[in-house]
Amino acid sequence: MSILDVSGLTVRSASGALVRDVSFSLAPGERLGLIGESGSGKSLTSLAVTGLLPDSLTASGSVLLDGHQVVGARDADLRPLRGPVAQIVFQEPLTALDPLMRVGRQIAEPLRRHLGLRGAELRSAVAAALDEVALSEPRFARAYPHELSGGQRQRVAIAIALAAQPQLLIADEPTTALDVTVQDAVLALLERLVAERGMALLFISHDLAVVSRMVDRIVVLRDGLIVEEGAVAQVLQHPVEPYTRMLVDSARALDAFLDAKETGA
Ligand SMILES: Nc1ncnc2c1ncn2[C@@H]1O[C@H](COP(=O)(O)OP(=O)(O)OP(=O)(O)O)[C@@H](O)[C@H]1O
Repeated sequence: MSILDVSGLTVRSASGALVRDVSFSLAPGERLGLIGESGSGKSLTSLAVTGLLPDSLTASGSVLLDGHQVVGARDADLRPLRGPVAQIVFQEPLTALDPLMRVGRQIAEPLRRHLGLRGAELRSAVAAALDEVALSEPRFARAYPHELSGGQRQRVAIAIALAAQPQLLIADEPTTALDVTVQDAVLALLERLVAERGMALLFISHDLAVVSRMVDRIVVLRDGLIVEEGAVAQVLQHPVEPYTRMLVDSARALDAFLDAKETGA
């Protein structure tokens, strides 16, 4: 059975449809990339999948998360799914962090709620979670989010998202807000954790180079519609849709420019 099965998903605002008739599914452990330009509907799709759309927008169609229908469900019924089944890592780590709570307590919260850990067991699980994202010094557990760098905050957000051992991780442009020098380290961390835990991954990005590194299969969105999908190598080497070709060409042009700069040409 799929861990995520999206079928005919449409998201509307008062002025019209923003995501239109989107369908895709993810098997346990599978890694799927959702790509498209800014405004193509990637984030709204990921929010609809977890039932986190703002009240001003409505979803129709079907989203089955581990067999549970998300579209039309009450928030109280979705909350239990958000830890152990699916978790999102957002572009801006501060979205996920409480500015007034020390990092260690924020990581402890899902461990307590979803895994029932208490006392010494909880303390050692918090230390292990921080260790896993390479923040093992004790000062990190005691820090408030504003005392950390952007890359460290995103590591904490990843530790919180993974604490309840979700079967599906949704990463929505997880490195876009980070300095280029730390982007690679955070991607490598995500790549390792997803592989080690055998999690399914829905990876959202406008950056083809990043997506192709992280996933096996790609869905291309344009104006809220799926215009192309397939295995990553096939879509990138032989893009069928002019829109996908344009994305591939602009990624190639950037690569060539960077190569030329590196070789001093
Ligand atoms: N709360 C909202 N109310 C009305 N329209 C919205 C709302 N949120 C997003 N939109 C619109 O829906 C469309 C899709 O937005 P979405 O955030 O999913 O794009 P995206 O592909 O994730 O873009 P980006 O890469 O810039 O994050 C855009 O045209 C956006 O302006």
